[in-house]
Amino acid sequence: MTKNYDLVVIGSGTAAMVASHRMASAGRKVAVADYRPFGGTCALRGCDPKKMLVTGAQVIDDVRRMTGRGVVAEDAQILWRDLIAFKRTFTGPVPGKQERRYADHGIDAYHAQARFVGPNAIELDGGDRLEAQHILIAAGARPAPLGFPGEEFLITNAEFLELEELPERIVLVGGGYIAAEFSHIAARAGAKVTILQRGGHMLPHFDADLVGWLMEKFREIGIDVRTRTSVEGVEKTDRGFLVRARADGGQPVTVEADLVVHAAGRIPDLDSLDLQAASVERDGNGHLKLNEFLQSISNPAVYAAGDAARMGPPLTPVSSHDAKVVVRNLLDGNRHRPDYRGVPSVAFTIPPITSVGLSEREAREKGLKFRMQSQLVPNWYTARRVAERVYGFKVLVDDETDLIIGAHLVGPHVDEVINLFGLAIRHGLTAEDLKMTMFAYPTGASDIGYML
Ligand SMILES: Cc1cc2nc3c(=O)[nH]c(=O)nc-3n(C[C@H](O)[C@H](O)[C@H](O)COP(=O)(O)OP(=O)(O)OC[C@H]3O[C@@H](n4cnc5c(N)ncnc54)[C@H](O)[C@@H]3O)c2cc1C
Ligand SMILES: NC(=O)c1ccc[n+]([C@@H]2O[C@H](COP(=O)([O-])OP(=O)(O)OC[C@H]3O[C@@H](n4cnc5c(N)ncnc54)[C@H](O)[C@@H]3O)[C@@H](O)[C@H]2O)c1
Repeated sequence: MTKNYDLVVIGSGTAAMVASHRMASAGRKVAVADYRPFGGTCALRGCDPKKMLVTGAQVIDDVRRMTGRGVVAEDAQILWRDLIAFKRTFTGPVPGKQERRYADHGIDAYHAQARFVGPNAIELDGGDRLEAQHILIAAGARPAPLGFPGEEFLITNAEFLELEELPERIVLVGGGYIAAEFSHIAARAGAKVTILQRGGHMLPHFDADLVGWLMEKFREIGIDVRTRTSVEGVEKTDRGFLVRARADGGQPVTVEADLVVHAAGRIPDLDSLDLQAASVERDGNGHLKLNEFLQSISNPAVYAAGDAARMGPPLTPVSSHDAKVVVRNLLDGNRHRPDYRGVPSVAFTIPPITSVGLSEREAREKGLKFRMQSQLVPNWYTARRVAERVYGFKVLVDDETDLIIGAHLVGPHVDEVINLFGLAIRHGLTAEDLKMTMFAYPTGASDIGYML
């Protein structure tokens, strides 16, 4: 059967949800299609479930830091199965709620895989054909193929966040966001965790000095981090798995594991869309060729948003921002461009590490004249009152304009404080403006004035 719409959205994650609801509110006829339960990566397999597990790990860390400082909780431990059950109290109802919201807003929601069959048409795997004036690719990202033997033994983020039992020995392949966050959860839940990271240090998206300070926490909770080590294969053995890797110098490295987790990057999930059928072109990296309005350069009926578009960093607020930009372009004509200045990013280790705006290296490469304050400050009250040794910052301020151009923080509460720097960067606040702002005391934000 063929149905006609103003907009068909492929996916049901953050980008799809924001775009479809905004278009429906503007009176347009809209459909969404997803072959997975409605809700997308962030709500079901990413940010939200992950942070509920972080809550458990945070309590264990609080107890450890406060033991001998007035707190006795000798038996504090994570009961993994119960923590996962707690997580499901949030994730379980999400698909049903989303489905009801689509119905309430008159959006047709299909449980099906979509692929293009023409410039303005998609076919669902149940056989329905949907034709639309515009089609939005909001298909997200998937774990990057690694191309080594035994790759099929790796579990993904989705499976990790559904584990009923936490095995004893876990290897994480890769050393970015997922490895950092999952290792901090798993180690505090009692697992022996090894990270095999190809790069020269952990968390390459964050400031290297701050990452260096944070590594004390990895050591303290027994995470074995091997940098400059590339995984080359995984074998199944009678005791679990043998992960084969190679260190930079060429030396072979082997690690035994009960579970091997993919934490080695994600790519736009486009292969199953049959893009050629709609003349939607990709570049040499496999990314969609889009113009500044998030529209396919080869098929003006097609737009993309979020992780699938990969114009901004693959983060939830970017997916939402892209979707708003696309909707405005669909309703007003192509006039709106995404603005990725000041997108804050947090890796939810304990304590968290954050970044917004330019890194020190980017600022130097741009030839900017700036002043920089950077310090490890375990003696500041914010760290001392929670007995945390890792607390530090690096803040970059433009010499001429006094504008904040970058902020990088590690330590307690910085996952909230970084948003204030993001606000300053996006809305042109100067260092003096921030110094003159009265922040509630004693909060993490009340340290900002001393970082400038
Ligand atoms: C473990 C993990 C933790 C994360 N934590 C954070 C965090 O703390 N903060 C943050 O900002 N970001 C985080 N992210 C990133 C964030 O989840 C993504 O940037 C965001 O969810 C992307 O949203 P999206 O709408 O672009 O795509 P998605 O939410 O991925 O939605 C895409 C949907 O499209 C569907 N789909 C794909 N192909 C088809 C097809 N052919 N037909 C029909 N449907 C299809 C998929 O099933 C999927 O449901 C995390 C990611 C991971 C993996
Ligand atoms: N808190 C958050 O915002 C959050 C959390 C999780 C994921 N995410 C998003 O999801 C994306 C994917 O996360 P990720 O952690 O998988 O990717 P990532 O890009 O953060 O890190 C991947 C790392 O894997 C390494 N690697 C690749 N192949 C390897 C191999 N064979 N052996 C050893 N190391 C290898 C790379 O050197 C790289 O540093 C992120 O880019 C991020 O945007 C965000």
